[in-house]
Amino acid sequence: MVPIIQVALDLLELDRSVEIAKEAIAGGADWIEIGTPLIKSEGMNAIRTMRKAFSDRTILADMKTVDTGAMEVEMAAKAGADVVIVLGSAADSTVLDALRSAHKYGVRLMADLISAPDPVKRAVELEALGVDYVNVHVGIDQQMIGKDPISILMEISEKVSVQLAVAGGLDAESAAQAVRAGARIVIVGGNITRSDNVTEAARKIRQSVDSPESIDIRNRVTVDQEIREIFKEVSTSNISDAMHGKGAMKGIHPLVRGKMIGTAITVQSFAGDWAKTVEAIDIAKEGNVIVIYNESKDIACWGGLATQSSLNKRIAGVVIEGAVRDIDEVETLGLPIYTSNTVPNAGDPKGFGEINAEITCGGQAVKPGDYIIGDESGVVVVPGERAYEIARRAKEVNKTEKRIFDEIRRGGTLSEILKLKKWEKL
Ligand SMILES: O=C(CO)[C@H](O)[C@H](O)COP(=O)(O)O
Repeated sequence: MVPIIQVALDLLELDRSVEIAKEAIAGGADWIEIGTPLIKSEGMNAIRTMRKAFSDRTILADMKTVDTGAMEVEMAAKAGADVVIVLGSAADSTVLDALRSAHKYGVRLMADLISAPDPVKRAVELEALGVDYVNVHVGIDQQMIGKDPISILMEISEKVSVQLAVAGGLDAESAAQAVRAGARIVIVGGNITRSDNVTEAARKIRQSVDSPESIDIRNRVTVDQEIREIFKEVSTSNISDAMHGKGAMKGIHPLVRGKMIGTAITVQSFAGDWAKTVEAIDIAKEGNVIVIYNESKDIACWGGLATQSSLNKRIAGVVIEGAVRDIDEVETLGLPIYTSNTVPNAGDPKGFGEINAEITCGGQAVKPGDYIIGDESGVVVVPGERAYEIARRAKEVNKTEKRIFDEIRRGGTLSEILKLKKWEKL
């Protein structure tokens, strides 16, 4: 059986969703899912509009119903949905009444296992209750902390014969894995809808689900490698957005330009005392960023000799709240340096201060091991314990922006596209 590609429209704007659905269909998407955010933003009108725009397509309403199953199925069915999604973790009585309503109004019911405490057990129960499809789904927030649906799908497909859908950050590679693991319906949201070329993105998924054996599955890299790879692709602005505006250093600007990504070695030092700043180079390892707080912005604690030493140790860059000198030299050496000031004069190596204590630099708390990213806009600090999540969220911000850029290029303005007036706080 040819696998079905279901494009999930998780946007807030209906007109953009219609356009994206058209582009996805042109690339080979089969079914159209009206995502929960779109339903919450536009109500049943979203379903009616999609029904009119795509009369020959299967339309799914991701109601994520958790109670009053019959009523919500009836609403979606009357608005034009062919399949209605209920939460798999809803009570059996909700699922059963949703099913009665689905039979009455001639629609199919998909149960979504998102956040189910024991998805394998629940899949078996949902099959026995009589749902038409079970969706093995890892939600967007769970994806951001590293969960993915493929391993759960493998387990479930051995235990049930109900038709399985799968969702959760799927791309061409994981879509192929999903088909190999027994999925009949492959649900893709962000990797199609937020692409700057929706049709091409859908085409890639089409190719991979149609010939899953031909897709190479890459070996997993370490979490640190994955974080660094993502930070390479995104900007400090994307990262700051992913942190809801937090994380940006104040008063720290690029001196020697170049993208910088690394984990922090911290230095607390006193006016012009450059002993600890230079000793930190010996402690640092390849891929570290040395982050220095120096008490004075008028006496340099860093210069050309320290920069050459850092290059020998393959350090990723330096951030200094304080001052740097030997600017002609450090510019030629090319190690990325971000700082608050430049001066010609240096202090002396007295040895006060501390290496690898928690410091404040550019107004941000920095601990050893935090990720430090610098680019033309400045420097952001990402706490080590949230780095994977922030990286993944920054990638989503980046994807969304690329798509919006593309829409602006076609004409229109940012406020028109995002309907800013509609979303102003009342
Ligand atoms: O229902 C959803 C979130 O709750 C999404 O529609 C589903 O996860 C597919 O989107 P993505 O591919 O971006 O994960």
